[in-house]
Amino acid sequence: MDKVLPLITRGGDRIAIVDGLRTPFAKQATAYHGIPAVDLGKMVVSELLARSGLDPQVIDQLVFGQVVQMPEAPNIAREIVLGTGMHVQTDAYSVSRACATSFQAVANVAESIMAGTVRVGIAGGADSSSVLPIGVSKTLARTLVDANKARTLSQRLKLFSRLRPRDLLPVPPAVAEYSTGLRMGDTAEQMAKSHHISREEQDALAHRSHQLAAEAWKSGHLQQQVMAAHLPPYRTRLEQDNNIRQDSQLAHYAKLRPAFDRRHGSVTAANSTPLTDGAAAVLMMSESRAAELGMVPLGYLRSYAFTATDVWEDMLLGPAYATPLALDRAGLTLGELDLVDMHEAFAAQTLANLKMFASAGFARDKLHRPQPVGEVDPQKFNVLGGSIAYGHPFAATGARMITQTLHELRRRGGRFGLTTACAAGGLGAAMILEVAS
Ligand SMILES: CC(=O)SCCNC(=O)CCNC(=O)[C@H](O)C(C)(C)COP(=O)(O)OP(=O)(O)OC[C@H]1O[C@@H](n2cnc3c(N)ncnc32)[C@H](O)[C@@H]1OP(=O)(O)O
Repeated sequence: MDKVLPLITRGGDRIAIVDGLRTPFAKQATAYHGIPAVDLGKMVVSELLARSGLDPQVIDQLVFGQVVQMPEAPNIAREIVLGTGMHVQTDAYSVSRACATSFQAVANVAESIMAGTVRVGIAGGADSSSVLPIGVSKTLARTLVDANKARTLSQRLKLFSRLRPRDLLPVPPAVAEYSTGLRMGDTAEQMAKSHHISREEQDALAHRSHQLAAEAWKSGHLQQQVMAAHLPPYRTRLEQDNNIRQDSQLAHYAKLRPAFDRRHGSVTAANSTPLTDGAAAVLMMSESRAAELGMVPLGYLRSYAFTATDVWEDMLLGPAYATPLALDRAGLTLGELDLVDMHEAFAAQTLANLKMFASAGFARDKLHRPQPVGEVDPQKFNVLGGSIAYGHPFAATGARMITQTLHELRRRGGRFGLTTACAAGGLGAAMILEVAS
């Protein structure tokens, strides 16, 4: 077991998460069609700041991420500082850890607070699957560079004459692993097959996710943590996530054809997270700075862990690898947690991770530990649904989960919660949160 290292500043302060906010999440090419991620990020950070009532000058740093980056705004964090009411001197940099990007942003701000270089920071992420950097083929890109260097018109014409019609086709970014070429859905299929997860089990988890998320909205549990987004030309507002099915019916799931392995597969549009647009952010500070500013924290960051696994097999098992590390560092066991929130990239991936949490063989062979993490109590698991229902704007998901878990711990009177996600590249993230005591 790793030594328990409390996440505290040199002065002994805990790392407080004072507030969190997100935009409603919207399916690709729906409410936020045409709105770039940077604008979604500005929207959420402006509103978070306004709600905090803080003088923007007290924000020392903003760390933000965007997985599908726009070449014209490579440092989304700084664009957000410059495009909101923040002070021009606020430090800002961008991070990328695929689907765990805002977990990383939170870890970075926490580390700066612990080092004493920052007292108040904002961490978060935004992604748009509707405004994408559509590229050109490698041949066309090379020709354009060469044409730029050519000295005469005839040299240019000669270069362009070599192009074939297919070289002119636009190339959208792929939701696939760079090093293997496998789509995320291909990995979910592989995990469904090797972990013996049936189509029925996947559909049941997805249906549960939609039911619980719909119920969470109906019961008013999310309103406080989700702002209403004003949509250009600013006559309409989006107030709730638009992917959640209010009328989810299990019988409909069985009718869908597999989306990735079309002949033998079980991963469908309904049991996968959809491509989504949205942004989320959290406001963080040291415990004593929060007291100084008269802020009451939602909770504290107790521990975190990042780790990684293979990209060819079981690439989305990050939670099964990262969670035991985060638990050790928190000095806790699974049984002591009041809530477990796991990113649902796909139902197959989520169920495979839950199986591995409980597997003695996985603990022995892969984690080299005598005991498995344990069986997750369904009463504590993704109690408000997960990414299959809410959607997954890659860089925003971590901040959504952290904020949601802290609010839910407080509502239920719980103390400790786990948030955990898999990410491309075989990465895994886990964070243990603690509600004020
Ligand atoms: C670490 C990580 O997070 S990795 C994950 C990263 N993210 C991804 O890889 C994204 C994965 N998802 C995808 O690529 C896409 O959502 C896909 C390919 C699975 C599906 O895309 P699309 O086919 O465009 O989905 P679409 O929303 O149109 O749904 C297809 C059909 O399923 C139906 N459907 C979707 N969800 C449900 C549901 N819950 N219940 C019933 N029907 C449903 C839709 O109504 C639609 O029906 P229609 O064709 O009759 O209109």
